Amino acid sequence: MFERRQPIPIADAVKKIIAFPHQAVIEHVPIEESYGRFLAADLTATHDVPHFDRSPYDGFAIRSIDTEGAGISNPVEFEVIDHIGAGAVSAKIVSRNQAVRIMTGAMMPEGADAVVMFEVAHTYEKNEVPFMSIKRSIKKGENVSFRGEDAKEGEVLVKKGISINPGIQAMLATFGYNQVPVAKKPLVGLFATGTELLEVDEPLVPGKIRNSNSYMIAAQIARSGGTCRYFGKLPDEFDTCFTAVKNAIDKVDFLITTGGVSVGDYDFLPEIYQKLGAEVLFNKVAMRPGSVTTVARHNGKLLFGLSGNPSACYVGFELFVRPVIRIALCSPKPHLRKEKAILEVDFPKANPFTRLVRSTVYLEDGRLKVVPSGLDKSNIIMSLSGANALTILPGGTRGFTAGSEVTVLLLEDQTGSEWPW
Ligand SMILES: Nc1nc2c(c(=O)[nH]1)N[C@H]1C(S)=C(S)[C@@H](COP(=O)(O)OP(=O)(O)OC[C@H]3O[C@@H](n4cnc5c(N)ncnc54)[C@H](O)[C@@H]3O)O[C@H]1N2
Ligand code: MOO
Ligand SMILES: [Mg+2]
Repeated sequence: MFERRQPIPIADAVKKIIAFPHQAVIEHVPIEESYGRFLAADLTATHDVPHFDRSPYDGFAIRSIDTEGAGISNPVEFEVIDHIGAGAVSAKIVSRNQAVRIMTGAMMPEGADAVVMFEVAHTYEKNEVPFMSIKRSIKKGENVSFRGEDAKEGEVLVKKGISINPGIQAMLATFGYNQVPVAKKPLVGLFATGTELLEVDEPLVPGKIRNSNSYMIAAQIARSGGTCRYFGKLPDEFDTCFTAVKNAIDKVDFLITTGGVSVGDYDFLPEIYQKLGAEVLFNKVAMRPGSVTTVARHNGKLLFGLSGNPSACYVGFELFVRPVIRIALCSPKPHLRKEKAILEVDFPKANPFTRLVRSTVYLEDGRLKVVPSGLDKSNIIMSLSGANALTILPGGTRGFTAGSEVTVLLLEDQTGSEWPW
């Protein structure tokens, strides 16, 4: 049965999907496993850093007041009363014209308020007692790394929803988080449909192709921060697909199928949604590629019917699935980051629908530039490897010339955007 579908704008499609956000679930993982995960709670300083005044140099801790009037012809002399390295605490109190020999990172001894670097001190002994002298005055607080100079107790350092980078790992360790609160990775189920699909290790035969979408989508799920549960490939048979999809829904947070979503005789996803009694949020989007992308909701779960055509499948994932994964990871900016770039070549194709051109962006002379990363057809695979952006060419335009400013969505960027549409 042929059915004419009503395309809706991309923004409306995305809005319909994110109206049903998946609640973030918090779990705790060992710090060693937290890199690349998304923080599920704001990271707050639980104490001052450093939590004691310390020396940032190897030298002598002194009282600055004792250096008043010191000069080239008027050196001041200090008796060295103790010697401490980082980790040690001096039991001595520094008093008039006394110094403690102190190493970088060691706690300032009581009484001292400044540090003299080795380079400006002259050291010697008198009757086997160590001394040092300097020929300049030192200000109060000079060469002291004060308590709280790096972070103050109670300060919010990193907001939840941020991907943990090496610097955040250092913070977590500093504040003693051996277990880190992170958002549980949403579990995304995946089926590839198509009687024509071969396994990767099968030899080619006429009419059949190897299943590439599963591997591509599994990687896109991982790049977005989710976990992929691949259920395998399905032949284009209604009953087989219906049962498989029905049984999978309760095992995952979201379910993706690729293929079988258009109007062909063997495109069974629309009937599957109907028989399930799922609510179809949309079944046509005013975009190329990916116009056939269909999203439905059943038992509180989103079912993403991505196109079988590889480029359409790829784009459908980035626009519609990535945001729900990022929302489940607490991200305040769940969509792809939007930027302006200069189109470096002509793009003469007219755009009845908004076109999302798989593209390579690069920085040159401080400007973001963009070129298509290959053939712009929805059945194309090879343009995807070089794609680190999607160039948005609005519908109703008659092509673009080199030098035009265009909008791009960045695929590899972790920052994201609140709402690019
Ligand atoms: N009469 C119409 N025909 C088509 C329309 C239309 O509006 N009217 N839309 C076209 C558009 S646009 C697209 S996109 C495709 C979408 O097709 P389906 O999502 O139904 O996907 P399939 O028919 O199953 O396959 C399409 C194409 O992709 C290849 N494929 C499928 N799965 C995989 C996979 N896992 N790995 C690699 N390649 C895969 C498949 O062999 C087909 O060549 O429909 C147009 N038709
Ligand atoms: O969904 Mo199709 O990709 O518009 O070519
Ligand atoms: Mg089809």
